[in-house]
Amino acid sequence: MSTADSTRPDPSDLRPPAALLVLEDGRTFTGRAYGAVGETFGEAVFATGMSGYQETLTDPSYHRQVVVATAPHIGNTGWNDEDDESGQIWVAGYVVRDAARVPSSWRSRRSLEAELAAQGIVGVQDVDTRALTRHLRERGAMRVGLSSVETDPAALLQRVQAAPAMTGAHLADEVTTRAGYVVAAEGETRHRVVAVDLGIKTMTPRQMAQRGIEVHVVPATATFAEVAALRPDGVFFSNGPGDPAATDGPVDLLKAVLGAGIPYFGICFGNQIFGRALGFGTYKLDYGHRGLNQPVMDLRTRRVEVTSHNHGFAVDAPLDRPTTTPFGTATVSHVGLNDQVVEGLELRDDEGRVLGFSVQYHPEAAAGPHDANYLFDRFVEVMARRPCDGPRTGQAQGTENA
Ligand SMILES: NC(=O)CC[C@H](N)C(=O)O
Repeated sequence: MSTADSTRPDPSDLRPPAALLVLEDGRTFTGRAYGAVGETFGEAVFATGMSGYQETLTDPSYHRQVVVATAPHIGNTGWNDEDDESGQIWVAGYVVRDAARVPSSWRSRRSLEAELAAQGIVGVQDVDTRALTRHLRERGAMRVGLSSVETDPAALLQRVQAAPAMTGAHLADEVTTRAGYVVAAEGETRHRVVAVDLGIKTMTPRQMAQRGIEVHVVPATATFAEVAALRPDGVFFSNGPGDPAATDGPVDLLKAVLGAGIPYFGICFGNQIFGRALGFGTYKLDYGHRGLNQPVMDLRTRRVEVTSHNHGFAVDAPLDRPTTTPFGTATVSHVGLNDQVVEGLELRDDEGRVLGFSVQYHPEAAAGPHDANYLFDRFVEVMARRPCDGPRTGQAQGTENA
């Protein structure tokens, strides 16, 4: 073949621009632009799911985080119109090893790269994600900068070190819905739940609706008066981004809910806020849990579930004994078997009835295994056993329903 064909572009010109990845400790990786060309900063975290990247990227809990996919080949199934967990991609950046050139799925509407570019999400491909993940495992999650416009790592490092850290970040107000909305129950309406949106995923109200729950989703800034005015049978707090220790408003709201004897269920951030309302502290894990195959034991049944995780913080509560709280007796109900991290809490009143419970992992399973779906059924059972039929005037009702 002639090499003098001047109409054929040099293949190297077709490659995406070179890109830099600089961690806050100075470790630098190189790759090529993926998605939008530009620059972004966030907390570098790795996610080990072999599938489910669309759900991960659209999970509001990843706001301000740059996600590193440990699965080496990303984008195979493209981007579809069904799997979004919110109205947009929330990750601050995306890092992959080998991006699929040609997506293949009957549901795919466009490529992952096209969607990243359309939503202005800066990514890097061709990164040695195995070395990067090992580094984060050893040194912990840390700030990172991705850039396909900067060529000087030292200059990028300066900007990484000036970027805000995740510890102390209050982010729920940045992702929550501006206005409340209702997800109707499928079939007969059995219960009404107020779901406080700290970064809620689409699958969560859907799981409740499938069980006959009418879900009133309200902003993270909702007051107890607003919640009580909806006369809920139960209150739910969602997953969400940021440091639970910096998220005070929802803790006060939850204390009022528990004080009024309204049944409670929380997922992930909702577990951490529950922990704080019960008087426990929270702390940052070294590199967190993000993946679809994390083993968790239900300490009451000794049954092990394989579960979906996405958390960087955890509740500090004793595993071996109950704790007396102003609302009843709290126990750790679930524990992670990889590292003994608290993965669930349960609160019983003085008569031994469950008033509230929560898990640190994701029973809504989007993406993930369905082992923990039973927790939505448990919420229905708790509400059925604790009917909240008293008038809700916007004032705490004491312990009338306890
Ligand atoms: N998925 C979540 O709700 C995450 C909770 C919290 N932002 C954490 O990182 O631990």
